[in-house]
Amino acid sequence: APVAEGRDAPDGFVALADVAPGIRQDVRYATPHNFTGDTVDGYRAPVCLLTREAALALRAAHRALAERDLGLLVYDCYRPQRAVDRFLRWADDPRDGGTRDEYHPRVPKERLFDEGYLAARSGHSRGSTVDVTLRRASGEAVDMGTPFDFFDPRSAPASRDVGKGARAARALLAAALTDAGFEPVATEWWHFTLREEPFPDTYFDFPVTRGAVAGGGGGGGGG
Ligand SMILES: C[C@@H](N)C(=O)N[C@H](C)C(=O)O
Ligand SMILES: [Zn+2]
Repeated sequence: APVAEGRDAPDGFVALADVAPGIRQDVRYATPHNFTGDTVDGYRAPVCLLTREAALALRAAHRALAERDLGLLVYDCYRPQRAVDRFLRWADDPRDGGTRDEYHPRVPKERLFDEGYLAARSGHSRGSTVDVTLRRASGEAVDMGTPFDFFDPRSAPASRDVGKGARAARALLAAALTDAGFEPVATEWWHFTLREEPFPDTYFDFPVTRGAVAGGGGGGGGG
């Protein structure tokens, strides 16, 4: 599958904040608050970029959840291939880096790719995959039993090893996203890919910046 180089997003990508300003954004890989312990290559701004189709589908899910006084909070959207390559180097580096307790206490980092928690060719690089959770009207994230990017069997959407409330919240998130056209994965409750994605075979590598998309939008908080 080709990796498309370039400085800017191709036509067809949008800033989620321009399409759905009510969806909150906490783009962790643009900060040190993620499993690598460092800001990740290619994330130059904490903004969510997606294909227009994925952004519109996400907006539909967010609007449907509003009937329950809930909304969405995204943790990751389009991910440049260079960020994925950074994850690969991180997993290959025997040094611990101090994030194991918080993110993968039971699964050693060298197993994270083989066990499906990380992907060498990620749907995120195709621009129609999101890491997302539920949030209350106050903005507070809903308890899903495990945190975002907790690489562990308990993060499987179907895990029986989390409380009843978290299981219900995972089911609600999955139903909202599935109804809007996304597909879940078996390993991570937060990860969804648009079923009819516009770039199914292309892995992009333009950096995440505020100016990457036409119109240049993409403000962080998305209030
Ligand atoms: C790293 C995690 N947030 C994620 O997205 N994992 C999947 C498997 C991926 O890397 O595509
Ligand atoms: Zn993901």
